[in-house]
Amino acid sequence: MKRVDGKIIDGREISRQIKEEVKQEVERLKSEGCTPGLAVILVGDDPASASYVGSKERTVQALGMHSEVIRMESSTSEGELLGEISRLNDDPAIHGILVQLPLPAQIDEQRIISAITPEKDVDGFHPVNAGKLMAGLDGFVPCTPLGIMVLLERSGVDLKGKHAVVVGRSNIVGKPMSMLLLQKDATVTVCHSKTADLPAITKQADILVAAVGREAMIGREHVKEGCVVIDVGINRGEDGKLHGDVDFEAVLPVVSKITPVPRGVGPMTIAMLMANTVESAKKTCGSQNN
Ligand SMILES: Nc1nc(=O)c2c([nH]1)NC[C@@H]1CN(c3ccc(C(=O)N[C@@H](CCC(=O)O)C(=O)O)cc3)C=[N+]21
Repeated sequence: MKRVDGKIIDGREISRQIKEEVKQEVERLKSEGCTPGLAVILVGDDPASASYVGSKERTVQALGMHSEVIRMESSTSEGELLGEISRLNDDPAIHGILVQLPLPAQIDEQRIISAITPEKDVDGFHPVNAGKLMAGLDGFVPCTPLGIMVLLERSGVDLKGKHAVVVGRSNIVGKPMSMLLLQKDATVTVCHSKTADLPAITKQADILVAAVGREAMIGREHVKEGCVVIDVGINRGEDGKLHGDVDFEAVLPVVSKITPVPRGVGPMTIAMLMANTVESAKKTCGSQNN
């Protein structure tokens, strides 16, 4: 049991550390008259989205930051949402703006993301921030891949010269993840739904990041002995429980480290959102009188 325990990367514990560090920063900033503020916009009443937004709101408050949650009806027009974003872009008390995804079908996600000022885009989804990441310039990095980098670092995983395989090519996880791994001198392969012979490639991985969105997609046949497995999946099973993209029990005996679901990557996403919001506040508070 002990040996198995040592393999599990405790995302909840590492997220607690990050949040504690962020809290100290918030206290310091507040003593200088600057309260970091995060605005979260939720359109519609999807229960999973509502629950994530609730947990973001509680975390913001627990860290002593200013929280604004805007709940809009599922029939909200693109224009109405753009109006709300424009107001928040101009609000000096708000340093981060997050529009909870996915959005209802009548709203163009890319247009909404592009309307958020890049300086307040703490999700790191704006094309300017995506471009900065690719160019190696300072900007906001998407919270999930950023949280994974912190998990790897704090678990003592060295990436230099290692083969990292990312399964999934989304703008939110797969693509930014591959850039961050590349920055740390890993050799990076990105796989996706059209990849031929997935197991042949994932079996070469020293570090395997699974971000496909399909329960237990990654099994014993996909991993080599000693691999570090990062499970980004958040699939709600028929049992009502959260399941990862990895068949945890099947790969556990062969991996050297693995993140569980829940209590792996998920809590880190929220912690990094807080960290990004405080970074944003640090940059702008001095130049504004709020
Ligand atoms: N603009 C935007 N930014 C996001 O960052 C964003 C989003 N939209 N849409 C939805 C996804 C999903 N997401 C999660 C955050 C935390 C957990 C998390 O804390 N999960 C817990 C369990 C939570 C539970 O039990 O439901 C865990 O894995 O231990 C999960 C998922 C952020 N997202």
